[in-house]
Amino acid sequence: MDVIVNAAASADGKLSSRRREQLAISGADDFARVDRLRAASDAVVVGVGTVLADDPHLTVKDDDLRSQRREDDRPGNPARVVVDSSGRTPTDAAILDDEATTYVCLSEAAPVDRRMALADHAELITAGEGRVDLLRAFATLQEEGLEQLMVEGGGELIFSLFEAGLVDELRLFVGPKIIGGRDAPTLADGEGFVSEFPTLELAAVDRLDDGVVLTWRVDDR
Ligand SMILES: NC(=O)C1=CN([C@@H]2O[C@H](COP(=O)(O)OP(=O)(O)OC[C@H]3O[C@@H](n4cnc5c(N)ncnc54)[C@H](O)[C@@H]3O)[C@@H](O)[C@H]2O)C=CC1
Ligand SMILES: Nc1nc(O)c(N)c(N[C@@H]2O[C@H](COP(=O)(O)O)[C@@H](O)[C@H]2O)n1
Repeated sequence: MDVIVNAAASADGKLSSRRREQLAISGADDFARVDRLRAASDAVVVGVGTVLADDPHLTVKDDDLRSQRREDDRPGNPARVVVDSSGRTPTDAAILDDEATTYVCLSEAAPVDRRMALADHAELITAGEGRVDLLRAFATLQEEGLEQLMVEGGGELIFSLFEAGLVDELRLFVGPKIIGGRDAPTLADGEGFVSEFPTLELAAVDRLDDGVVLTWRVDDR
């Protein structure tokens, strides 16, 4: 399995403002790059915080890219995955529409009524007691044939994936905005590391729109 984290951050490292609304940090060329990365992936993964904040669709937007996938005997859109311990994904969320298969990864703490509501719209995976056990959940996704995973965020999930040693590559668009705010989400939130910080090897620097795309490989992967 290969896990690529992709995100867009302001020059000061924020994924959004303190209001947690979806912001256009990158421009048209970066959205096209993200679309190509989605098209090259078996699944696109987000945390439920991103679903609640952005109501993302996570589909491939370019018709030609979807057609090319079908010619390659793949579904037009990659699968979508929500990491959602207690089943908070709303049943009318865009991510649960019919455009692609959606997996919701729950913990054992997810209430039965939420499980029943989500089971009508998604494939359910249960891993972990109070919180989703990412190692187990990702192993199940791999058993489902999903090998190339793209993670779009947000900061809580990205931190946990680095903590679990599950990230192979980070692609970060850094854009020309200062968002600021101690409560605004950053690329990696969670508790933070105090030692044994994951280290990265710079693989590429590409100028795009009014920013740069930094590609880092994660050491020891
Ligand atoms: N600029 C960008 O590229 C992107 C920005 N965003 C922004 O990020 C913000 C949402 O990020 P967050 O609030 O950090 O939420 P998140 O999307 O990282 O979801 C975190 C939630 O996932 C659940 N979860 C279950 N098991 C977990 C585990 N093992 N580790 C971590 N989380 C687990 C928990 O309920 C947790 O609160 C929004 O403001 C959104 O707009 C989101 C994606 C991309
Ligand atoms: N690449 C990128 N640049 C930005 O400026 C962004 N705000 C994001 N956000 C991500 O895109 C998702 C929305 O996807 P759909 O258009 O609904 O398919 C959003 O939830 C973030 O994951 N990405």
